[in-house]
Amino acid sequence: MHQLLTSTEMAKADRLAIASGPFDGIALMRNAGAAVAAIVLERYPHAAVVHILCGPGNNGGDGYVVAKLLAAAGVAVSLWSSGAPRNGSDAALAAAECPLRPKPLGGFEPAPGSVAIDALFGAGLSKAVEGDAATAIARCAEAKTPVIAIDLPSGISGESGKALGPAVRADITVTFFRKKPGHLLYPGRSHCGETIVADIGIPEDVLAAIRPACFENGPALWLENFPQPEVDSHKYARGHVGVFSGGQASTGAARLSALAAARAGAGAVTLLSPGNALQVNAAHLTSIILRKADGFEEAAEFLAERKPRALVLGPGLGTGPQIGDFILQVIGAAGGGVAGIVLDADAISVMARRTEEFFAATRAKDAPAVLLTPHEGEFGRLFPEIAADPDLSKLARARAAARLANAVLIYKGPDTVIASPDGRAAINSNGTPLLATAGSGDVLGGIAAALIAQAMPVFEAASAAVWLHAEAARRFGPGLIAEDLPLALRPVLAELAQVKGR
Ligand SMILES: NC(=O)C1=CN([C@@H]2O[C@H](COP(=O)(O)OP(=O)(O)OC[C@H]3O[C@@H](n4cnc5c(N)ncnc54)[C@H](OP(=O)(O)O)[C@@H]3O)[C@@H](O)[C@H]2O)[C@@H](O)CC1
Ligand SMILES: Nc1ncnc2c1ncn2[C@@H]1O[C@H](COP(=O)(O)OP(=O)(O)O)[C@@H](O)[C@H]1O
Ligand SMILES: [K+]
Repeated sequence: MHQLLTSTEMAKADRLAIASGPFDGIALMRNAGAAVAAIVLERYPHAAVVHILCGPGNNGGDGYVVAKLLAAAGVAVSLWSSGAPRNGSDAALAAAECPLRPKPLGGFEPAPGSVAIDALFGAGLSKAVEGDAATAIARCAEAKTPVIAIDLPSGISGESGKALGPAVRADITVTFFRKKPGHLLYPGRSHCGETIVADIGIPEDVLAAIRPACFENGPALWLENFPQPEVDSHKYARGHVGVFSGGQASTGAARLSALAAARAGAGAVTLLSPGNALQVNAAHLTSIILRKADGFEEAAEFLAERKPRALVLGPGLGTGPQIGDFILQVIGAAGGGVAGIVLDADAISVMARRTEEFFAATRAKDAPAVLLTPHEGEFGRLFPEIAADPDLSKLARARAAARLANAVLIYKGPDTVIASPDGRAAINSNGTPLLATAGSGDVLGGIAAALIAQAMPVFEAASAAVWLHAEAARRFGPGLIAEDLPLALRPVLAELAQVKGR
């Protein structure tokens, strides 16, 4: 159920289902309407009146089916339409099968105690909602009428989650077969309320032909690749991570990454510290290995001797010009042995001033895989043109940036998007604002590095890290600070190990 479908992919799913039978278009629509009607009866059994607002397309068609079924169940139904469905459409068939006559939408006023079904626009939304439909949306909001949206809250793009003008705020959204990106991307997500995916008889095997490339992030996406220590493991076999510390006044961020990497299962973690910060790092570390690395030569010695599988560069690293040279040199030297480099925070800001050299390094034939973890501000610095394009959704921005940089991207925020240069993307949905606390991003980078070091492919490692990080925060609850996160991973990891062991 974790695949997310674009409107084109959903239309293909409908077509393939119709071709393989037994349901034709109107039968799928009857199934869709029946699923919505069942949810209305279950959730709002005492509604005084159920208003059903139908648009001109097939979303409206679903509404006519709901009207017929609820009326037959004895519910007081009030049917409203913004325009007759196109002749010959499934919606026209559904309207013809409905015994109720719709009233013009302009007269709609929700009565107290009523519930509204939003069947105005779904996958076919093509412009901002105006006129009677916009007024109806505003009246529901003013009267605080509970709304069940069919497929999507009208006004929200299923593709981007953007509001194209006024948009319904639903309590429940019932969509069909699979969710769409707009159910997970903000602001769409906050307009959906609870999203329920209903089965309308589309067979699962249509997905093999559609090959979706976008997913809701969760264990179904990466559990298969999730590491499990082997019986004969030793600490270096479990994956060695190297984390570069900043100077003596900014060492905490790298230590957070290092500790998170250790908790996330890296068998060994080395903190590489400038000489002037060795004392302060030593005072705070126990199980983490500490090693002096002043400049590139000492870093290169570490790479050659200790053969780490993953590196973290950026948290607290500083933004001076020599830092940029250092990062480029490490990327240049890491190919071959290092499976992946996580570039976060200062590393992203520094590389934003040298994008040409940076992208040349990440695109080089023998470059290690790179994972970039920008928040909104860092994304804007490194990818200013992509960030400034008003037509792109967060999903499209993440994909474009991943392609441009030839890197996996964790584009952070309440709706974090993970994107791979091969076009795959995942949208995270278990985030919590508890994560908006200083240093939580440093922890995320460490978790991702640990999973890469344990041989997870970078896209899967990045996705798993984002999910684990958020899950740990949710379970820990209020009062969370970044220091708590590494230990808070424990119950989540234990549960995953159990599921995987089954
Ligand atoms: N068998 C099936 O096909 C099944 C379909 N299903 C259902 O169908 C839904 C998709 O149906 P759909 O493609 O007809 O699109 P829909 O969202 O109803 O709108 C299109 C119409 O609205 C118009 N329009 C758009 N925006 C507008 C605006 N702002 N203001 C004014 N007008 C606007 C647009 O006009 P146009 O863009 O052509 O000018 C067009 O006339 C899907 O969400 C699901 O609920 C399920 O039952 C499963 C089986
Ligand atoms: N409102 C929010 N809802 C969910 N996650 C959030 C929210 N705000 C921030 N986060 C998450 O918290 C982390 C913050 O990372 P970052 O901004 O790099 O912080 P820092 O630099 O302090 O470590 C990211 O994983 C981000 O996705
Ligand atoms: K709708």
